[in-house]
Amino acid sequence: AVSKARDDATCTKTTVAILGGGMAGVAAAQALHNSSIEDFVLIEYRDTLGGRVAHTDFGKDANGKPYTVELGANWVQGLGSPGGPENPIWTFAKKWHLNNTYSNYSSILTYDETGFNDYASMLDDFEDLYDDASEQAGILLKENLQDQTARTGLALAGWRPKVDDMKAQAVEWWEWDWEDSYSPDESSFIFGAAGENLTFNQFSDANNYVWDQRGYNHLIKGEASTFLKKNDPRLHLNSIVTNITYTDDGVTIQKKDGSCVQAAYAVCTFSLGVLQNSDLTFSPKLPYWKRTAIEKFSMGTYTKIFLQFNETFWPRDTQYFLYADPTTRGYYPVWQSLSAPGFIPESNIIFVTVVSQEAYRVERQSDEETQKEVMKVLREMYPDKDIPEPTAFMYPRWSTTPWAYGSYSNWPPSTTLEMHENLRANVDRLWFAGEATSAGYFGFLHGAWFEGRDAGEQIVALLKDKCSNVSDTSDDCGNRRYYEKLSGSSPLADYSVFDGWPVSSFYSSS
Ligand SMILES: Cc1cc2nc3c(=O)[nH]c(=O)nc-3n(C[C@H](O)[C@H](O)[C@H](O)COP(=O)(O)OP(=O)(O)OC[C@H]3O[C@@H](n4cnc5c(N)ncnc54)[C@H](O)[C@@H]3O)c2cc1C
Repeated sequence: AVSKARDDATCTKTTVAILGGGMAGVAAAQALHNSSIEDFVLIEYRDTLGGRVAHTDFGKDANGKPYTVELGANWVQGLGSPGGPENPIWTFAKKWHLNNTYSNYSSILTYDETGFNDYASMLDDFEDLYDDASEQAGILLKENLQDQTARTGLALAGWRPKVDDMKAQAVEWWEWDWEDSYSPDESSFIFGAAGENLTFNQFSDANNYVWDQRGYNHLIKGEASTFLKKNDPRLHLNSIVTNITYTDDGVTIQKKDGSCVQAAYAVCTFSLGVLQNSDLTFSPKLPYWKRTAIEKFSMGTYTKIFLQFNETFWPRDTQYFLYADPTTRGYYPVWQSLSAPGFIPESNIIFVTVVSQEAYRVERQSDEETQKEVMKVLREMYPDKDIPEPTAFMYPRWSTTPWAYGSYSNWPPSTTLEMHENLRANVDRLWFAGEATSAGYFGFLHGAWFEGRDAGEQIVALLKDKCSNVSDTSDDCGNRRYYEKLSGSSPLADYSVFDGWPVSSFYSSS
């Protein structure tokens, strides 16, 4: 069946098929172009490039013109420091003159169900202890010690919020969940800390918020326009990939509309969420080690809920508002004002973010149900104001969006680099790239860019018959390293009475 598919005369033939037109796909195509490999196609589900860097119209200004708000990526995270490396996304943001403003995380007011309540000093408490925790995580990495949950790491450093201390829970949410879109209990200690360190200590600790009215993905479209002509036949928009057939001499891509593409190599940049879903099939089925890696890592959901009012009734000079709900952790916790100076003054837009279980819950609800909950919280935060209903209200449903199935990936507790190498490794001529395949920058847009470029360059090396330096075994030139089996730390012989394991664990249920 494989060779039949490959001999299908109706398939478009190409050297490299790039699957997905987000940051990674565009970076992969650019890497090919930079090495004068122009025989590629870029296949994208939607009618536009950009992927999870996606915006939409929202509300309207005084002239009735809608504003642009970002549904997906919003910040350039980690910019660069003099003499040090620069985040490539920051380089592009400058090149394409994207409007952006420094996010001042100290510009924050804290609230609970009674209104303003100053517990901002707890933010400093967390940050002091986090520094110690991060150092410990570094020791675990350096000495090859077992990973823990971030919860364990934080507790050992002295951060032990009581389950009913909702202010501490809100502070922790702001400091951890807001970035990882998972709680410390659900996150790797080593790789949570390492990821934070690599981005914010390597580039810079600044997060710049992009509010450009052309949309953040203007930079992705801009980069694509440097090598794709207008109506370039190599760009297949509105093309849904349903099956990928891979062998050691080529890849055939089946599209939903019945057409197909046959390529010598392919790079799949679909999100981890798409890989974890069954809309897309692989022939043959991906090997067990690959499927294990795909199921091992977590796909988070980060949902921004936008509201526009006819006035800015919240403090005008503050960027952030943190709300501690009395019973539910992560219940509409972080509010951001777009009316703040340097953003879109007079827009009267504020938005609130939820993640993980709260995001799934909200995404299952109707707009009306969610609006009711959100308005109740706002009225608790500002009991002295007479707050009208919003003039516009909107939020995306990332968890069920079929071309993303979530927002960005996270490393769960007890992860190893080897597990991740299996996510990143190619299978025959099929390569993988994207935010989730980045070991150091997973979750970030720059991670997607680095990974797209890497996969593109490695395929270039293979096409030019040069061994790229990705493998140290000469008989496996050019392939990425993977592990057929990953071992645990306790061989069966250790399961004895001396190890607190007095009986066999292999009882049959029958
Ligand atoms: C809500 C949210 C907030 C974020 N905030 C930030 C932030 O502030 N800063 C930051 O750096 N990063 C942020 N990110 C992460 C960032 O957006 C991603 O890391 C990055 O955009 C991923 O790029 P990618 O190319 O790996 O994947 P994608 O952008 O997902 O690109 C993959 C492409 O494949 C296409 N595709 C999927 N399935 C198919 C199919 N079957 N057939 C054809 N095409 C298909 C998709 O349409 C998509 O265009 C955020 C993401 C989200 C969702």
